[in-house]
Amino acid sequence: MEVEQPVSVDSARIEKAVREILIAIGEDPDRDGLQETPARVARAYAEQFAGLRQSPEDVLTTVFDVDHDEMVLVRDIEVYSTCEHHLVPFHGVAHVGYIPNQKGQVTGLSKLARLVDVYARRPQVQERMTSQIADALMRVLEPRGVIVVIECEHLCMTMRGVRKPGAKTITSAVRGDFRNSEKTRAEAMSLIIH
Ligand SMILES: Nc1nc2c(ncn2[C@@H]2O[C@H](COP(=O)(O)OP(=O)(O)OP(=O)(O)O)[C@@H](O)[C@H]2O)c(=O)[nH]1
Ligand SMILES: [Zn+2]
Repeated sequence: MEVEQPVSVDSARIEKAVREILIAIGEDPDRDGLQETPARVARAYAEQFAGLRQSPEDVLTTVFDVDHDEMVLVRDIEVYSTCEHHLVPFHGVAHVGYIPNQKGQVTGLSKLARLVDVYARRPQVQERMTSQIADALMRVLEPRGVIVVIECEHLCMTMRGVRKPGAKTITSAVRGDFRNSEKTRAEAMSLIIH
């Protein structure tokens, strides 16, 4: 079911809720340093969760024909997302590659990084973010295949809970030629892991 998307975040509601959280943890929301915090959090959340109000079509705008129907891969795209379980950040890098269709239709390189942000700027789990990026690229660009590999450190695993700094979670999603051909997948992986 398609969830209706808000035009923007409800800042007043966030501010009220953050004030409540500050009281609940035993802080004084009216002390000097905290007075502006609920409003700051509302502004931060508007940015951090902006992807909820964006679709892949909003960013994969430029599609042009070039005489190239082999692999295009953008490696080491920085990712900042928010773990939907604890609302703390997870961050790392994404590698996004595709093989253009026979018409040689490619998108602007920056658009791949923008696509990552559309899905990163939401409450997320890494696995879902990885497949959403792959599926969106398949749908909009209709390439022969897509590979997405994401490596992140989850602050919910490092600053709290199990406390394992340095642990990296690696997820991948392969579609089309990358799924069907071990050779194609291996070629992409050799470019990603170097
Ligand atoms: N699969 C997956 N798990 C995640 C992701 N981000 C956080 N988690 C995990 O979500 C789980 C939530 O577990 P719970 O037992 O419900 O919550 P918790 O008591 O706070 O768990 P701990 O983190 O182990 O203290 C934890 O194991 C987290 O490490 C993610 O992107 N993907
Ligand atoms: Zn978490």
